[in-house]
Amino acid sequence: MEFALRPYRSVLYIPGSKDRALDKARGLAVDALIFDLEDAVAPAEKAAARETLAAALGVGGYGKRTRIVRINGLDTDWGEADARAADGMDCDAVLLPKVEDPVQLDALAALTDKPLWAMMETPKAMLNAQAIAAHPRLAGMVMGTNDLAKELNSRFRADRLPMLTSLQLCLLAAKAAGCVIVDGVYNAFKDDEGLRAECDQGRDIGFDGKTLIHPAQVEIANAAFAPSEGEIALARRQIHAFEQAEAAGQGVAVVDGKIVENLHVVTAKSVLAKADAIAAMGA
Ligand SMILES: CC(C)(COP(=O)(O)OP(=O)(O)OC[C@H]1O[C@@H](n2cnc3c(N)ncnc32)[C@H](O)[C@@H]1OP(=O)(O)O)[C@@H](O)C(=O)NCCC(=O)NCCSC(=O)C[C@H](O)C(=O)O
Ligand SMILES: [Mg+2]
Repeated sequence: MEFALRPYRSVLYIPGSKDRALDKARGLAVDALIFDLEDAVAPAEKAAARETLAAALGVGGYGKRTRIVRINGLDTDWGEADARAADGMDCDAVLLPKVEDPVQLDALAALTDKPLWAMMETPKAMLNAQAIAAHPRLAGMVMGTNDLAKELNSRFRADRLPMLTSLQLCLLAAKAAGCVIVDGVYNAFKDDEGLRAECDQGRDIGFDGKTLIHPAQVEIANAAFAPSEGEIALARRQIHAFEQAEAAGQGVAVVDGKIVENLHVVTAKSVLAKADAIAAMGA
């Protein structure tokens, strides 16, 4: 399935050094996996993690899940070797942390032919979001809200008020460029209510899905970012009503007391396409 048409409701980080987690991921109902060589791997384990990850991806078993490898920054001791290794791995994309300028993506593009993803997690990245999203090789963006909070010296709040400008700047940039964009992680992985609220907020804003740190978070993200049965039924009724209106020479239909114009039909069709893409993951 083409990148942009795949679902990204749940995007789980897997420490690249942990065999058990790498194996567990093969059976989880996630839409995408970020195999991490950066923050989840201690410096002493970096080189070994590269080998462990390459072997796990070589064995396969990850099905239709999008496989993204997060390398270390190219300004670190490990980044370039990670990028060259990831280029040879059986994965779908390479994710670069702490991207602040499209020039960093040019440098990565010289090391791999894979589609590129960017972590958006510094103040400079927020200010350069449009230029980063417009990079010709960029396929997706991931919000790094832990690093961003650290750099901003902002507090974690349930309503994420201190983070909203940044989230929305990146969202605008990604949507304008036609990139996938997924929300940051929710650190309290045993707090289901908090996670659900943050997923709902991310969905309302327009994110394609949420990055996750623990398997227990998957079901909540999958539910929050999937079209509900009500949304699917409404989309079908809107399309049908508009077709009937068009056949009668009208440009506008009315469903449940609300107008339906061509633009609403485009949204309705994308709801159905997303539902089909999700169904295809289980097929
Ligand atoms: C947070 C954890 C350290 C907790 O791990 P653990 O104590 O092992 O949890 P459990 O005992 O509850 O685990 C139950 C089973 O699930 C497996 N497991 C746990 N986590 C994962 C995972 N992420 N992927 C796959 N499988 C996982 C365990 O192995 C157990 O399996 P089994 O024994 O077979 O039943 C741990 O969850 C963890 O390390 N999470 C990932 C942390 C991580 O990746 N951090 C870096 C990314 S976050 C970030 O950097 C975002 C960004 O850059 C920013 O700035 O915001
Ligand atoms: Mg980070």
